[in-house]
Amino acid sequence: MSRRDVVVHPDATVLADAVAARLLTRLLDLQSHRSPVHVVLTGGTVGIASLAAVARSPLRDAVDWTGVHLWWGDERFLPDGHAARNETQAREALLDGLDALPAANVHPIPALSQDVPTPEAAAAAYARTLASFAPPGLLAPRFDVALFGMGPDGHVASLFPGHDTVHVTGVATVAVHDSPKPPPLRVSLTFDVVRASREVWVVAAGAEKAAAVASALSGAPVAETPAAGALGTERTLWLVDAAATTEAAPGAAGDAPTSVEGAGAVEGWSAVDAWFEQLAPQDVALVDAARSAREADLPDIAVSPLQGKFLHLLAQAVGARRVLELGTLGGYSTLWLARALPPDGTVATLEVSPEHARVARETFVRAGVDDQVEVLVGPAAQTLDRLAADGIEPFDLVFVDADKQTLAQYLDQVAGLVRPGALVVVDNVVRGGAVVDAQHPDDRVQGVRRFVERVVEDPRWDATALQTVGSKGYDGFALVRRTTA
Ligand SMILES: O=C1O[C@H](COP(=O)(O)O)[C@@H](O)[C@H](O)[C@H]1O
Repeated sequence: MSRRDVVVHPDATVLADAVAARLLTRLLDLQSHRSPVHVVLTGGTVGIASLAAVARSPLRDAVDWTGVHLWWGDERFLPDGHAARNETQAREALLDGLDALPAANVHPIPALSQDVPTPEAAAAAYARTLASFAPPGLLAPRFDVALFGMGPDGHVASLFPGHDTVHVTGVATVAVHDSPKPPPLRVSLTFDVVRASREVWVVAAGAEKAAAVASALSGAPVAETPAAGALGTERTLWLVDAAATTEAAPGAAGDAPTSVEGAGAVEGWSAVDAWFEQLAPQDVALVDAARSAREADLPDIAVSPLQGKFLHLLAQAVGARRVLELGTLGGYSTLWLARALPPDGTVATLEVSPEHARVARETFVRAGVDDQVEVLVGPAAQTLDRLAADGIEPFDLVFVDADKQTLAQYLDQVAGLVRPGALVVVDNVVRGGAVVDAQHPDDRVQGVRRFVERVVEDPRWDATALQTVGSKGYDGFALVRRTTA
C-alpha cells in the first residue's frame, strides 16, 4: 500500500520513547493473536535510541520474548563485536539485558570472519536463514514490524541513492560495496523483502534529514530517495521529529503525492471526509462490515465511506443490475454496491483469500444480502476465464480493487464479460503519485502503467482517471467505459 502515515514528535528523545512505546504495544497486540512475531531492527541514531528506550520501559516485561524473532534490515560488514556493527549496538542497547529472549530468536547478519570473508558470503548466509523462516513462495518471513532509520541522503537499510542495489529483485539480500557512509562494505535486505513486510516504520530525527523526509514523502523516485520505496503491505508509518519535517509540507496543496498525518495533510483530508460523510451515512450493516474486517485483522485497504457511496451512486447511475467486483476483502465495497441494486440485482465478487471470503460471507449474511451476493474464491484471472466459459449474462458495472500487477490482463478478460456501455472502475491507480515514474521498482506501479497503456491502445475502451485525497490518503480511480467497438 502506498499511503504513508506520518506522526511528528517534538524532538529526538520523545521520538525514541514514542517508537519504543509503539513497538511494545504493537508486540503485545500482535501476541494476542499471532506467534511468532517477526521484527526487523535498524541501526542508526533513532533506531538504537529506541531500543534503549524499550530497555527502560517496564512494558518490556509484558512481552513474551520467546515468541519474538529479531532480524536486521542491514549491517555494516565488520568483525563480530565491532562497535560500529548494528548488531553490537542493538545488543548493548537492549538485547544483552533481555534475559527472556532466546538466543535462537536473534538473527544477526553474519559478521566478517574467516568463514565469511566477503559481504556476498554474509548476504548469502543471511538469505538462507531468512528463507528457513519464510512462508511458501516468499524469500523471508513476512515481518510484522520492520523498522528502518533513514540517512540524510534518504537511504534506508543499506540501500543508497544511485546504487544498483535499490533495483535488485528476486533475492532477499544484497552485498553493498562503496557505501557513501562508512564502512564501505555492508549487507542489506532488498526492497522485495522490505515491501513484503506487513508494517514498515521509518524513523528519522534532525534538520539534516528534513530534505530527505520531504523528498520521500513527496514520492520521489526510489533511485534518488530510497526511503520513498520503503512501504509495508498493511501500513507504512513515518515516525519523525519536528526538526525533520521543516521541509515536509506535502498535502497542504492538492498535489500531495502521499498521505501525511502529522504534517497535517491526511488529518485535514480526513476531517473533510468526516464532514462530507453526512452525504454517505453508514447504516448498521456497513459499520458492522468495517468492524468485522478490522477484528479479523484484514488489511485496512477497503474504500472509505464516501468512496463506497461514490460506487453506489455510479451503480445507480448506470442502472446496474449485474455487478462484478474483483477483490472482495471484507465485503465493505460489495455492500455499498449491493445496496444500489434493484431486488433482482446481483453482485459476483471475486476473492483470492478463502479467509477474506469467509469474513465477507458472514458479513453478507448479517447484512441480509447473501441472496444477492455470490463470493467466488480463487485467483481472479481463473475465475474470470470460468465466467467467460460459462457464457454468463453480461455485467453492467465492474469494480476492480485487486492486485495491480495483473490489471491489464483483468481488463482484457472483463472486455468479454460486460455489455457495451458498461463501466469499469479501477481503484488505487495513482499510487501516491508514483504512477508517473516509468522506472519505479514497485511492480504494482508498473501494473497500473501497463493497464493504462492497454486502455489507450484498445478501441473497446474509453477512459479517464481522477486523483483523490481523503481519509485513504492520496490515490485515485480510473473510470473505463466499454464502447460498442
Ligand atoms: O548506516 C546506517 O544508517 C542509517 C541511518 O542512520 P542515522 O544515524 O542517520 O539515523 C541506519 O538506518 C542504518 O541501519 C545504518 O546501517
